[in-house]
Amino acid sequence: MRYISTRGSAPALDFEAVTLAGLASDGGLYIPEAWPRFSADEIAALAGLSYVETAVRVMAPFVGDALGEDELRALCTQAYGRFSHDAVTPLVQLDHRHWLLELFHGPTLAFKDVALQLLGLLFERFLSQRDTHLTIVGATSGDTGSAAIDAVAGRAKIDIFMLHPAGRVSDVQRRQMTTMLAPNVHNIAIEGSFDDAQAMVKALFADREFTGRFALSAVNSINWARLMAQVVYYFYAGVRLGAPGKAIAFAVPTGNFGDVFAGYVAAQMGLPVERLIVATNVNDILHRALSTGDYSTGQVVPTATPSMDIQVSSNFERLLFDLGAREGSAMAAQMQGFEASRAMKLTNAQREGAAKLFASARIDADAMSLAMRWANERAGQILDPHTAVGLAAAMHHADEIDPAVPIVTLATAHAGKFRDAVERATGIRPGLPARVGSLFSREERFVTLPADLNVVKAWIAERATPSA
Ligand SMILES: Cc1ncc(COP(=O)(O)O)c(C=O)c1O
Ligand SMILES: N[C@@H](CCOP(=O)(O)O)C(=O)O
Repeated sequence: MRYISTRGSAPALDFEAVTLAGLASDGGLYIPEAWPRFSADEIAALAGLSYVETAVRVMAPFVGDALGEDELRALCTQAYGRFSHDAVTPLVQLDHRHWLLELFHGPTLAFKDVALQLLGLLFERFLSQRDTHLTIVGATSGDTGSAAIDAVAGRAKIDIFMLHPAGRVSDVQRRQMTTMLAPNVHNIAIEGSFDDAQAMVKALFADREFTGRFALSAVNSINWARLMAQVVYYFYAGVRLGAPGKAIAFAVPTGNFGDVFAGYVAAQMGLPVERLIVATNVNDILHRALSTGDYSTGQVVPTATPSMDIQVSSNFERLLFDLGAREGSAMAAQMQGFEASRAMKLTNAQREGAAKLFASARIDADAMSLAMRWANERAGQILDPHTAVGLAAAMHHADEIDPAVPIVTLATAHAGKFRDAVERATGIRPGLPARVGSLFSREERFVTLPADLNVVKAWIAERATPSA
């Protein structure tokens, strides 16, 4: 499998190189040259397989010959062996239509573990054959950071520098990052928003002098391998609910558009996906883009769903590229226009293409709280606020979807990560599973820096290990 950049001028890479590279050198994102396609029989054959076997079959076409099938299986067995549920991503039924796909049974209690536990092992495997030291630079609104740090802490040949918006992540999210004291872990609280942090990460990847000194890689969903691993659970849930004979709709709480783009990939591979419902909070750029074609940023508003307090959604570029006939130079021009003005209009082809599969909804705090209370009263489920945004969007669109189609909301985090917000909405204070350990008695270590690229760059350069 070859991977090409959405902006058309970076070299095409194979799976190993694309995993280690993260962002393309022309500022674009890597995407497979063509989507692999499963026949109905191949999808039917996934029924009854374990999560690990499903993962091997779904990911094999993307991995190509970078790993043998047995080696891929061994890495998946190790990665998903750390999950606390045998099914890894179990389905829970809420009522006759609505289901939850629980993605939070990994070590750090959010869906990010599904991809990052594997990515940590892929990094280690690929680095074992190279004389290279990897410098991971990432931005987090709370969950990617803890999952990535857990996945790479203490690994030889890797340093991780993780930027989070100071004061805008939950106390559990922050402590999951800052109490990891391995010498290769560096936490930076940025005096700004997640978007500021993400922009700095992308600027470092674009800085020739910096990338000449350090081998940078990404753990955010700009890294293709993140999305590849997330495609698996769409197939895993889909076949359990009747695919390929039956179509499924998915509602996805969305920020950086990675998780829902993985659903789009599953649909391109042949999974019968009836609808992908993009659920945003009041930071609603994606809802505006999908419903009106207007992709323009505003101020980021802090909400009870901090992991979705994002305006600039990295993976939207992958969708626009795929819907816009995959023309790299046109995509580069469109994105450069957006980067200059912080606004762009979707083309007709992009709007019409998106409308075939996507619906969207903007969910405010009241609708989120209502969904939380409904799930608790109706099905005894305590939802995290992000999942509740997803469920509220699922309910908003349910009447437009054939009643025979099950609607699956992706449950992206454990409620215990957002205890204060859940308590405010429902009066119930969720506990934390024992596997997170003594989070509140451990020492924290992080530095606070201004949202100034030069300051952040200098701080990282002083501590990072040159590539070779
Ligand atoms: C709990 C939770 N839900 C939803 C999202 C949004 O996912 P994505 O950025 O892939 O759209 C995030 C952050 O990414 C998250 O941490
Ligand atoms: N919500 C995310 C933001 C980063 O998203 P990613 O999927 O691109 O890593 C977080 O929790 O950090």
